[in-house]
Amino acid sequence: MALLVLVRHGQSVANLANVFTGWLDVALTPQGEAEARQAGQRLHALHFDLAYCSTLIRSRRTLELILAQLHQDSVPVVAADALRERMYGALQGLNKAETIRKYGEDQVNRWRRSYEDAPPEGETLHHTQQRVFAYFETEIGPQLRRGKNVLVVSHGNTLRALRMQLEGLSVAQVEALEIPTGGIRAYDLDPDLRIRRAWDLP
Ligand SMILES: O=C(O)[C@H](O)COP(=O)(O)O
Repeated sequence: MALLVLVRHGQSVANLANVFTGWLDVALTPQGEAEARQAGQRLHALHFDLAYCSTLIRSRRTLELILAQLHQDSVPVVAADALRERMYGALQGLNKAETIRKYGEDQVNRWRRSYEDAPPEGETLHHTQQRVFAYFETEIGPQLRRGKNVLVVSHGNTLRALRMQLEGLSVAQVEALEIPTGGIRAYDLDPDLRIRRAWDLP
């Protein structure tokens, strides 16, 4: 039996300012740091063998705070470019509310949530999914098959894409899926990586 836990990073300064972030490398806010520590408290009964984060500081810092809270600072950590947020292209750095005023809610909603529509010069969720899942299959999956407990701290859209693949969600389901900052999803997996149980940690 292996445990896989997916956590979205805590609130960043760009989340607070309601700015499209993508690959911008922004820090956590004090609230985001608190959300990371709380995530550690919510995970208190669990022991991890290995942890992954993206190479963006909001993900790395969230993982660091979780492991410190768990007194599991010696867990090996791998930071991977493949786990970075969806690249938001020309939208990166723009305020979301102003972008809605300029282009309309329907267009902005398609850019944010559609599976196949790319933001200008950015990645579709489908492309994000291909790079995230390729990494999952080659790097994370083999650890889970060996029965390791794995913690992954990543981003809103990478986790939506990964959850779609793992849970077999439809396009309509992934387009409606919202993951809050600090949100935690856990899976109990069999050796073939089939889900025996999936749950959100309160
Ligand atoms: O990159 C961002 O702006 C956020 O991490 C996710 O934003 P979204 O909810 O607009 O996709």
